Amino acid sequence: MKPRKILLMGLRRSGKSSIQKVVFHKLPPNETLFLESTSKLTKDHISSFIDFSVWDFPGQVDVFDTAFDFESIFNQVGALVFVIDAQDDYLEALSRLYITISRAVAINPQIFIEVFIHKVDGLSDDFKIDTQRDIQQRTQDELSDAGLENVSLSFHLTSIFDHSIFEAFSRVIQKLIPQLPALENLLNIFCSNSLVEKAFLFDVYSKIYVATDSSPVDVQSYEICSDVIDVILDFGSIYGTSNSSKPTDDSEAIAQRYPIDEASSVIRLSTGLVLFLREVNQFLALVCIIRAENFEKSGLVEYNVQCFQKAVQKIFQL
Ligand SMILES: Nc1nc2c(ncn2[C@@H]2O[C@H](COP(=O)(O)OP(=O)(O)OP(=O)(O)O)[C@@H](O)[C@H]2O)c(=O)[nH]1
Repeated sequence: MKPRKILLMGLRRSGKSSIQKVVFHKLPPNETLFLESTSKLTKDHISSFIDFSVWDFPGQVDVFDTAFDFESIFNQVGALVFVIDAQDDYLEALSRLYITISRAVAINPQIFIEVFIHKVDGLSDDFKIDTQRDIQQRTQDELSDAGLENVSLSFHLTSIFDHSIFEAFSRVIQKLIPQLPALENLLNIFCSNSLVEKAFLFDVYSKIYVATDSSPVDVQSYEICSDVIDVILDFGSIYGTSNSSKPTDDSEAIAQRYPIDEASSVIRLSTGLVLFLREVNQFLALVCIIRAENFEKSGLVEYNVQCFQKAVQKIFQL
């Protein structure tokens, strides 16, 4: 399958490399303090349930820099993530954003523009909302003055110090997965037949959720389900089987680093909810929240998981 590319752009020190390292390389957020400034285009190929690449652009480069062939770069890209440091004065970043959007859509009108209003960990809740409203308003005004109202543009409040960066990346990557409607449909059927409250299909390696059922996503459910993955990975890396031979490619390396073969887990919470995880394939895991009384017939849920697994395999074979 042709890799889908995501481009990370934004001013210097806005947080692009930190995002890439935290989400895709498990770098602890505090260690990003020591990251050096990126001086050349860094291409990171992630071999997971679908192949995709994340390209980190040096902050000083603008889209008219002749050292880069932007014509060919934008043509290959599915989504452009533009990172704005919300703790800094963002007017310069906004003017760079308008120029970048107009150049990118002129070359590739289908491109998704995703604005990450980043480093919001330092802001109060009210200030976050005001900042988002202000950035959104200014950008939309500027684009409509330029006759660019039809750009596919989304805004996300993000920080590497909590789950928000994983959630934002999940939403970006979902736009690049052609199988998404089929996966959502399967999850809806699975949830209604198994009386499950909420189900997420996670890419285990990055903790990005590839799909979820159509009930609204609330932050707490997402956070707790993503924490289940951490528990399983930590447990798996201590007690799981590991192959000592050298991996031959990236995906094998990932599978060895994250040994969750046939992983399954049931965690009962004191709130009367059960967290249920089942591995779907080498890269994907299904994590669900189900009421304890509905989990009494766990055989039914198990059977439905097996049907779900087979259906997912078929979808990706197609
Ligand atoms: N508070 C806070 N700081 C962050 C966050 N993300 C990144 N940073 C900090 O921002 C600084 C710059 O991060 P980088 O990832 O190097 O920024 P960059 O955009 O890649 O910079 P260039 O390579 O110069 O283009 C680092 O000190 C990070 O620790 C965040 O979510 N919150």
